[in-house]
Amino acid sequence: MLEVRGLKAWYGEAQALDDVDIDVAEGEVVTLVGRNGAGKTTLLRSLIGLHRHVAGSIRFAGTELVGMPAHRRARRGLGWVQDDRGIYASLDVEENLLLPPVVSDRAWPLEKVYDAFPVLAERRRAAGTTLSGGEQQMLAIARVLRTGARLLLLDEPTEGLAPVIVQRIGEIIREVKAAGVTVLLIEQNVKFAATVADSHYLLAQGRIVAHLGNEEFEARESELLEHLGV
Ligand SMILES: Nc1ncnc2c1ncn2[C@@H]1O[C@H](COP(=O)(O)OP(=O)(O)OP(=O)(O)O)[C@@H](O)[C@H]1O
Repeated sequence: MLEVRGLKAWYGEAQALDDVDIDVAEGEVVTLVGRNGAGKTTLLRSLIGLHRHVAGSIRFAGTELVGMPAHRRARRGLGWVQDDRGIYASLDVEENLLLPPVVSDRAWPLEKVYDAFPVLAERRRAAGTTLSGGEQQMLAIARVLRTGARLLLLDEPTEGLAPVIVQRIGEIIREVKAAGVTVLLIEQNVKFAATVADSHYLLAQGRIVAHLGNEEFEARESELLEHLGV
């Protein structure tokens, strides 16, 4: 579904990504793991079209994305869940959910969203920012599913959340996968990544240094923690 080939990215003269190749098949959950500054956010922003100083190829469902503006990539089904969650304080939960335009016939109707996230149904009239961090993360994910996105791009969804909420986010990602949505997720939490993903790309200094299936990733967890500092 997503094929990245020879992707390079720059900030001015400084190169942040070099020759990145990534494949994500339909229905898979794939993580991108690496320490601070490795280039994870740059890669995600390059995929969604917010970072435009790039070279190489990003094919999504057969279409080349490089050169295409971000809003058109969103309409093709790239669903970005922002790391700051992007919840509007002045809108309630339901208004936040209904804000982005529907992009495809895979769009989740509100009833389906509320079935999957009962806590959002309970709090449908609550102002966005009165939600806890975990609830805001759920709202951000639910909002993208409601648009009908085919590929969910998550930027550190567990950052700053309590362990019990991290567990819930893991369940949500597994539910999203079961619903047939493909997921690419940036994650620094190696233990969490191993509970949700089929495979993992390790990024160091702007390059992919390994692509591991989840079994190997789990087996090498302590080594990865030590060498990657993640
Ligand atoms: N706006 C910017 N201007 C210049 N250099 C930048 C900018 N943003 C990131 N960089 C550089 O690009 C490289 C990759 O940064 P990036 O933010 O993609 O890493 P990351 O893996 O997402 O790290 P983090 O987990 O800290 O967000 C780093 O060397 C960083 O200093």
